[in-house]
Amino acid sequence: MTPQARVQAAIEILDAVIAAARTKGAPADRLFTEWFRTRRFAGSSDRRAVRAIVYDAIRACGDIPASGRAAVLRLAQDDPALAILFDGSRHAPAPIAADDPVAPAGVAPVWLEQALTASGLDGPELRALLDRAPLDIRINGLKAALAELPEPGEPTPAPFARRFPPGTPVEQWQAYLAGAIEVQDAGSQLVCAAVGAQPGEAVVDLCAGAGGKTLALAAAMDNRGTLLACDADRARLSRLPPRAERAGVTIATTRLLDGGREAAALADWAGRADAVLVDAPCSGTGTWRRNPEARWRLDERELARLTVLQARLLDVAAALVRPGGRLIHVVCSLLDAEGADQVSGFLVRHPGWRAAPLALGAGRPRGDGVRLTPYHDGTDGFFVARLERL
Ligand SMILES: C[S@@+](CC[C@H](N)C(=O)[O-])C[C@H]1O[C@@H](n2cnc3c(N)ncnc32)[C@H](O)[C@@H]1O
Repeated sequence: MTPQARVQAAIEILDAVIAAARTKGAPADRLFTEWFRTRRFAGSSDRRAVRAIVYDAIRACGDIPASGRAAVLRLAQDDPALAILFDGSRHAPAPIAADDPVAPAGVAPVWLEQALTASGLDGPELRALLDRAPLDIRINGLKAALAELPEPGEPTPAPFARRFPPGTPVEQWQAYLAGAIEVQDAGSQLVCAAVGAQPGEAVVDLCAGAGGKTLALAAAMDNRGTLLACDADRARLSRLPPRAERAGVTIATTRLLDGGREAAALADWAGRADAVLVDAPCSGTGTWRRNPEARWRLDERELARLTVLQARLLDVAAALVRPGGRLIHVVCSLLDAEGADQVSGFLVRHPGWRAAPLALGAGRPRGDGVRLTPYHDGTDGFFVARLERL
C-alpha cells in the first residue's frame, strides 16, 4: 500500500470504529482485523502503519469525532508529513479543504473528564490514561520451575510480574505454552495480592470472567483449598477451565450465575468464605491504554447502571463472607463513583464491617482504599479496598 492508501484505510477503519462506538457495536480491534481480512494485498508493515494512525487518532480525540477523516485531520494538524498525504491521488484521501472539519483534541468526553478530575486526577495523570500499555506477565508460582524466559524483562512492583515492550511474542514462548507464565497487567496482580489468599482457604471470585485473577489466587493458595469462580457470562467463564488446566490449577470450580439471582445460586456458600473478590463490572476508565475508544462508548446512564450493579454485587458478596473474613472490592476504574464512593456506601449499608488498611507496595490512598494509576504506578488504573467482617 502507498502511504496515501494507508491513510485512507485508517480513515475507513475509524469510520467503522465511530459508528460502532455510537451503537455500542464491535470494539476497534475487531473492526481493524475485519477490515484487513478482506484486503489480502496488505502486508504486515501496512497493518502496523495503519494501526498506528488509527490508534493515534483515537487517542487524540476526547469525544466521538464526526468522521474518520476529521479524526485523522486532528493528527495532521500537528504532523505536516501526514497532512501532505491528503493529495487526492489514486487511493489517497481528498486534499484538505479550508473548511474541512477537524475533531477537537481531548482526553475524554467533557462530562467524563470532569468526573475524573473530580475524582482527584490531575492533567498528567489524565493524559497518562491514554499511554501505550507495556506487556506484563505473571510468573505462575505453581510452575515456576518451567518459567525460563528468553528475555529477563523488567521488574515491577508486583513480585511475580515481569515487564516487556508491547508486542513481545510471549504467547509463543515455551514458558507460556507450558503454563508457567500468564499475560497479566502488574496492577491486576497487585489487586489479587490484596485478597491475601492463603493455602487451604475457601475463596470466591465472584466476577471471575475468563479467570485471569482466579489463576493468580490459585497460585497464591499454592493450589490448596477451595476456589469458586463465578460469572454471569457463560462464554467468558467457559474459557476458565482450559486456562486452569494449562496453569496446573486444580482447586478452581466454576459456577455460572443468573444476573439478579446470584444470592440464591450461592446459598450453599452463605457465611462460609474466608475471602470474596468482587472484581466488579465497571466503566474501565483505568484500561484506556488498551482500548482507548472505550471512552467514546461510556455515557452517564451506563455509568449509573454499573454503579447500581456494583453495589448489589457487593451486597451479594458480603453474605458469603464468614465472620472475620474479608471482601475485596476491585474496579479497573479511577472514578470515585465506582471505587471510594462504593466502599463508603457499603460501610453505611453494612455496619458490621470495617475497611482494613492495605499495603500493596504501590498505589496511593483514595477514600478507604488504594488507587493504582498508569502515571504513578505504570500499571492499568485500579481502585481496590479490603473490607473485613467484624
Ligand atoms: C472486570 S470483569 C472481570 C475480569 C476478571 N476477574 C479477570 O481478572 O479477567 C467483570 C466481570 O463481571 C461479570 N459480571 C457482570 N454481571 C455479573 C453478575 N451479576 N454476577 C457475576 N458476574 C457478573 C462480567 O461478565 C465480567 O466478566
